Amino acid sequence: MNSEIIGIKGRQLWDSRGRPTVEAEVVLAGGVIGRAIAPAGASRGAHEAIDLRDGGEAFGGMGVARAVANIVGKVAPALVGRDAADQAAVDAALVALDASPNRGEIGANALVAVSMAVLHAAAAAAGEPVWRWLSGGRPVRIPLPEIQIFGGGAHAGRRTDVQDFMVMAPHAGSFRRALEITDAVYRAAGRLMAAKGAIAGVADEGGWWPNFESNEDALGTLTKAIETAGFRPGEDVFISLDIAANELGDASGYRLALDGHRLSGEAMADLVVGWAKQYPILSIEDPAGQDDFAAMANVTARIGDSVQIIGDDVLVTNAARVEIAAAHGACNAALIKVNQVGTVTEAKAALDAARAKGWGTIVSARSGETEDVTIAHLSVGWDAGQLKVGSFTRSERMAKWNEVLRIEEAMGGDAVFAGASAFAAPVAARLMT
Ligand SMILES: O=C(O)[C@@H](CO)OP(=O)(O)O
Ligand SMILES: [Mg+2]
Repeated sequence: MNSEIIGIKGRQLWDSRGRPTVEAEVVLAGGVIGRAIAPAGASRGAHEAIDLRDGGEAFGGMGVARAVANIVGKVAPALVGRDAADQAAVDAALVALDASPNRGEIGANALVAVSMAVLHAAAAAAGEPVWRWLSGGRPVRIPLPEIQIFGGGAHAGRRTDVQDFMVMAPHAGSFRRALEITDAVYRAAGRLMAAKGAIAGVADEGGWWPNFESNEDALGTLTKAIETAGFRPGEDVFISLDIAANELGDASGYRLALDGHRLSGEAMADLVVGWAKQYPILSIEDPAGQDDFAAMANVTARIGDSVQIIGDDVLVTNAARVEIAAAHGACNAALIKVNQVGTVTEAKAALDAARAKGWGTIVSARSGETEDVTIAHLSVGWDAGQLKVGSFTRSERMAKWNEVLRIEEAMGGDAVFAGASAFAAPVAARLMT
């Protein structure tokens, strides 16, 4: 069998924040090699799988060396002899290795690197690009990108409360055009910042460093940047926010450092709904904390028929939490990050659960990334409809955007840009009118 796993290696590499991370390399009997690198988040939900990582964040700094040792000492013996083409069986074997509730024994970074490396190896053995291998020949769409213009929150020393100020161009018609539009908005935003003497470099994902007086100042500047780039805010180009409210508090209260406010869950929901009414906002991620289903549901009930409400920290790419959130009416879209759960198969299960609810699905990078482009292929091959990678101007981000451009080119005339179809039905309907 060509796709039989005959060896697995692990090694320590470095991510875009200059922090250690894990690479796995899977060798198959037919001679092909699959390789993948684990990303790492900064704003993380408490229900996420845990990385073994240096820097004291988890397990007292025992770190990446232990994750690498686990790949060699525990994962390789369990997977050698298995068929890489059977991703579900490989991932089940990986999951069986770690009895801890949060994957902290083997380490989510070790698991995700191996799981994705197996995927790459299987596709290579089949002689197919990963996206096509995943699609199994079914028609898939090129995702609508959401791209960061200002980076705040945990990615910019908490300079703004809101973490990601992004834009989306659902009517762009192609991925290539969506990037051109976003580039123009990014440059225009930079010029506006420069004009008011507020340029101070970029944040972790490449968005401009957010030198703003208030969250509203940032929202107003972004709206103006869309306009000065020559587009109609709320028609051609929309704002997408990741509030990452988990970093601001929980159901017992939210503290907005920038605005000096302390807000209840209800007041937090009022604030976000107010923004959605005042600014050309199409999508809002994590408007409330990871367990504040009441505030999430409050926002979704009031504006979810016209605005995408994404669960990230609240769902943590976990199919069971998608069910809980859906029972609360907490959101109408799910962010999908493989390393939040550990394996490719489990991430796909979360995506399928969200899709079964009629939700939108967004494959997402982490704030700590590398040259690994697996998520570009997942977003296309799973027909997710949307892709979130961060900004322009940093190569760990551009690597993903550029990979989707290659895929779009390879599809030629068959390429279908997801555009408005990427959203839950009521939100898509808003865009069609
Ligand atoms: O919150 C998020 O969606 C991501 C990407 O912006 O950030 P992090 O990887 O730090 O969790
Ligand atoms: Mg998020």
